[in-house]
Amino acid sequence: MNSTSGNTIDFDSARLKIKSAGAQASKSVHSSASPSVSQLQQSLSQLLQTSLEMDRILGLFFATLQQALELNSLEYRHDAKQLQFDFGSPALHRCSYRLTHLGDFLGELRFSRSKRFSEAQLKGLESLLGSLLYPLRNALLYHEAIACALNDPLTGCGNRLALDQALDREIKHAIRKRTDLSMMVIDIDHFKTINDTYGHAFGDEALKAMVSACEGCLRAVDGLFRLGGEEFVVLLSDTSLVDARMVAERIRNAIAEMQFQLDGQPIPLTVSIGVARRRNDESQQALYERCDQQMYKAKRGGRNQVIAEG
Ligand SMILES: Nc1nc2c(ncn2[C@@H]2O[C@H](COP(=O)(O)OP(=O)(O)OP(=O)(O)O)[C@@H](O)[C@H]2O)c(=O)[nH]1
Repeated sequence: MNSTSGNTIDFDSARLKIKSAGAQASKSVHSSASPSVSQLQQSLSQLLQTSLEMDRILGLFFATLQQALELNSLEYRHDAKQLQFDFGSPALHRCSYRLTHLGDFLGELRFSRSKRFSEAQLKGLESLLGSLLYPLRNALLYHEAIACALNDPLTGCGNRLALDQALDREIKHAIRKRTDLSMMVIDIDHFKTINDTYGHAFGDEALKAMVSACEGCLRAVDGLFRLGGEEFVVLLSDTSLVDARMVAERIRNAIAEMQFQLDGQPIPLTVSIGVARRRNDESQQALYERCDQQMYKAKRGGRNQVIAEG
């Protein structure tokens, strides 16, 4: 066996084959002390029913396979869904499987170990992959449903529900760790005029461009949420008012400088931003309202500006 091998498993056409391979490989795939493939299949069928979370399902699958195959690592990739989970540390000998079911791509799994995989071990592994099929497919569907429920379909950023959840989590974190939590409310200036002048579709493009300009100014841990229309919220954990104001200025500037064009014509796009740092015992709603008030002050002050309040 080479140090790397790749396979495609179409679960639908392979199901019968896998069943019979499972029967043949039902003896131990490792040593007489290890559980047999059918014992592992049995425990997997119970274990993998206990969660719909991708990382939990794959973690349980990896831990179970480790009992029999001395695996060093498992990597899962689904590039189109931007999913990636890694368990253990990669070793020299690898094998990988592209999993499909009824034409749907379910992701790619890469296993590694420091010893070569024997043919019997690969057969056993392939049998056990059959136990992953439905749990993995269900976890992917669950992941998609959650993503739809929490994301704004136009811009891809979190929606109001996602903001509520993140804010709840961040406030608890700030209280526990005694750290600052700052918030920004961002509103595009004269967006109605942009829509009325250039059309709704162009307005949509402006929203998407504005989101990517914002994302370019934020850390991966910062949350950007669309509350509806042209209003957005940014949550900055562990961030003082001074630092939050600096980030807000960076965003304001990035959007004002953005080369946004229609038919080669530059279209000016600016935002007004309100910033606030959470006060002791301040509720989610009170923090948001105070931040929103700062944003309205920025509008009244002439737009394309940042107003911050501690
Ligand atoms: N293209 C597009 N427009 C939207 C969307 N959601 C809301 N809008 C429009 O956003 C505009 C918001 O306008 P207003 O609330 O009057 O605010 P504004 O024109 O930005 O004025 P100021 O906020 O005072 O600077 C309205 O014309 C809405 O129709 C959307 O998803 N796409």
